This record gives sequence, C-alpha cells and structure tokens, in this order.
Amino acid sequence: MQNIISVKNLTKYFGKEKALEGMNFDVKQGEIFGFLGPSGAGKTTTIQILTGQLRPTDGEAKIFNADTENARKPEFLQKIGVMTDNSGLYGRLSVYENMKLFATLYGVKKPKERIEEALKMVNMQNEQKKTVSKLSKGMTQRIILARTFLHEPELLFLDEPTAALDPVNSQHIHKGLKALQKKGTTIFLTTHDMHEAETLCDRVAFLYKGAVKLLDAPKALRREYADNTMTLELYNGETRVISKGADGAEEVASFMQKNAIASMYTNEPTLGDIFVDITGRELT
Ligand SMILES: Nc1ncnc2c1ncn2[C@@H]1O[C@H](COP(=O)(O)OP(=O)(O)OP(=O)(O)O)[C@@H](O)[C@H]1O
Repeated sequence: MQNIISVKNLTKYFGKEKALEGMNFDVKQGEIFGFLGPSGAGKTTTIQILTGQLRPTDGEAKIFNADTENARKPEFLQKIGVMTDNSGLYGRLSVYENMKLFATLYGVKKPKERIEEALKMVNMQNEQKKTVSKLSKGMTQRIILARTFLHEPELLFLDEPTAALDPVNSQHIHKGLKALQKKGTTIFLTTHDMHEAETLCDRVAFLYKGAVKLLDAPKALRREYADNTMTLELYNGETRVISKGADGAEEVASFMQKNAIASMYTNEPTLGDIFVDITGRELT
C-alpha cells in the first residue's frame, strides 16, 4: 500500500522547548492509524505540521508525497479534513446553515444529500434546525466531526474525535469511521481512549517525549508484551498462574482431568497496560 503520510526524523523546537525529536512513521493508504501518547508528547504539534499550520525545525514530513508546506493549498485542502478543538462554527446559525456554509466554501456537489449523509453518520440528522449555540458539548463535537468529512476528503485528521461523547454516540462515530474507511478514506487519529484505539485502529504508534517508541497493530503489540503465562480459575475458588510452555502443560492437564477448571485465559496486556509501561518508564 502506498504511503499517504511519511515522516522522517521530524524535529520541532519552540524556542528552546523541544516538542518533537527524530520522529519517524508512515501511514498507509486506507488505514486507520492511532497516534497515542500522554499529554505533551507531541501529538498536536505533529498534526499541525502535517496539515501545514507549522513548519518543522528539521526532518521531513510529507502528505500525498509532497512536502507539508503544500497542505494549505486549495488542491490539498480538498483532499484533507482536519478536526481540532477549534470549532469555527457560527453559534447563531443552525446546524444545517453551518454545514451549508462549509459545503459552499468547499464547492461540495449535491450539498443537501451530502449534509444529510454526514449528519447521519454522527447521529445528528434530526437536529438540523437547532441553533448551534444551544447544542450540548457532545452534539457540537459531532457537528464539527460531520463538517470534517463533508467534502469527502481522502485523508482525515481527527484530534480526539470522541472525547466528549457518551458510549452510544462514540460507538456510532466508530461505525461511521469504519464506513469511511471502507470507502477508501485514510484516518489519522489521536485518542486517550485505549479501548477506542484497540477496536478502531489498524496500527497504533505510541509517542513519548516527541518520538515514536512503538508502532504496530494492536494485536501484535499485545502479543509482543504478553508475559507467556495463563491464568486458571478453579471451581474451588483458587487462581493459578501457569507458564504457557511445556512445563505448564502437565499442570493444566492434571486440573483438566479432575474437571477442576472454571475458566482459563492467556495473560495478554491491554493497550492501556502497554501505554503505562512505555510512558511510566522509558524504553531502553
Ligand atoms: N506554541 C508553543 N510554544 C511553546 N511550546 C509549545 C507550543 N506548542 C506546544 N508546545 C510544547 O510542545 C510539547 C508538545 O505539545 P503538544 O501540544 O504537541 O502535545 P500533545 O501530545 O498534543 O498533548 P495533549 O495530549 O495535552 O494535547 C509540549 O511540551 C508543549 O508544551
């Protein structure tokens, strides 16, 4: 698959403050890529560089095979959608009017149908007439998200897309993002929600102090960090942690012969566990 984003040795200083240092990663066409890291790790700075709002101090950042200084040119703006916490919505206008304004700005064809479709994806199709200033925080966030993909961009940047949403609406957004992916959209998202990263992302990058420390598919990372043990819960209430190797096999077999096992599972860490591991103590 072709790289839609390519970052090599990217470095950014704000005066003496180091935000990014030697960052490397690629995002492939059509994937949902999770960018995870603690506060201050450099997520927003990276998005700002990739969307042409900031220039790097050193290194290379490309989208669609071109330097990101092009990202604000009209032909690139058509191809990318950016959702940040800076809403840019008009509070006195209705949801529909806001969407219509944006559709006009981006020359969206068949705006009425597109607005309907985008609002449906965020579960807001019945709120079109509502004044934006009267919406709840979660509703506002969903409108901002719908506006981000109204013009059907090829590449979406989403900074914590479900941060203010309840679980039902988060799930609705997840379905919407998967549907966009099926249509071929590449999605780059940041999230502090490890469950979201695990269910949604094809690959995740763990960021720490301005560099990528780990990058792989969630399943592969969980396997890599697994401790090679499994847990048996016995009917008598006891819990046994047993090696997954040959030496544990006899013990498991003996419990099985006695029909003593109520539950048995491998001890793979969650992405959250790995996150704490990486950010709690630096990888060597
Ligand atoms: N305009 C700026 N001037 C000075 N320092 C900045 C500026 N923007 C970011 N930084 C610094 O760069 C580092 C990375 O910040 P960034 O906002 O990219 O982190 P983040 O991972 O997005 O954090 P969060 O999860 O809190 O949004 C931080 O140390 C931050 O203080």
